[in-house]
Amino acid sequence: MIDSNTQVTSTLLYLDDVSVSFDGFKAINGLSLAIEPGEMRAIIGPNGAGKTTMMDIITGKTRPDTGDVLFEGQMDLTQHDETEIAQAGIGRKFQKPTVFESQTVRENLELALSGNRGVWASLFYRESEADAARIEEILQTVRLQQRANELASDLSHGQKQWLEIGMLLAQDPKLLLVDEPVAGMTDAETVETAKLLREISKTHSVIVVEHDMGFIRDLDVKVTVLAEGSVLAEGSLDHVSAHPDVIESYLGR
Ligand SMILES: Nc1ncnc2c1ncn2[C@@H]1O[C@H](COP(=O)(O)OP(=O)(O)OP(=O)(O)O)[C@@H](O)[C@H]1O
Repeated sequence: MIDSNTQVTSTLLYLDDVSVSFDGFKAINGLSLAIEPGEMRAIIGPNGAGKTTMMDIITGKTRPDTGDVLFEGQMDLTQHDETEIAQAGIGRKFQKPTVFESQTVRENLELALSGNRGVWASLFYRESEADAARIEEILQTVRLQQRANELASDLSHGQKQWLEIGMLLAQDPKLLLVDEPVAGMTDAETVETAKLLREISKTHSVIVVEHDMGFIRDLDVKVTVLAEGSVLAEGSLDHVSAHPDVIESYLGR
């Protein structure tokens, strides 16, 4: 239960003692986590730690057995479905890019932007000056200005990931969940992705799940280590890396 003394109202996302079991196995086990407005948080943890399940709970894909999940201090996400949660301002980027390959980069962003307006409005969508300016801004943020008129199928894997981040930005979510963004990227793309997310985090809250420690170091944000479905350690990357439980959980000694 949420303690009435806890300052949850200023917290953007608050998970309190959340648990979920699959066939008797506790994938999430008493997980508590608070993300502040404007914060970018990195989530790390060994395989099977519960990172994806945690994202599934936040986005309404999985309903926890117990615990509270509050968005903006008052919306109980456990009582809403995936569409309602997306509409409330939580956007998710899955590991595998799902851009429209046969459309140009710009068209993909236009689709994402018009998608906000519902089916009927997007059928008759005419791009306003404000929308065009917004698309330029997003193209710049995701490093795709020079590729705007090329087909998405011609982008590299890393650039497709950036385009999908751009499509998420077009929906203007308050909180972005980004799942393993740099998996399969080149080193140069990985470095650029850390920069890009740092820029995005100036105007959005972000949760990033990643295994790549060099990338996590570049993000330079607070890190939460999950293991066996709950928080093992929290703090700077140096702080959590020195934690004996974290060393044991990663290296098994
Ligand atoms: N729908 C499900 N049914 C049964 N077991 C599940 C289900 N979803 C997850 N699990 C189990 O819950 C545990 C946590 O899985 P989860 O995918 O959340 O971990 P993860 O930290 O994202 O791992 P990885 O880093 O490998 O992606 C795993 O043991 C997994 O097998």
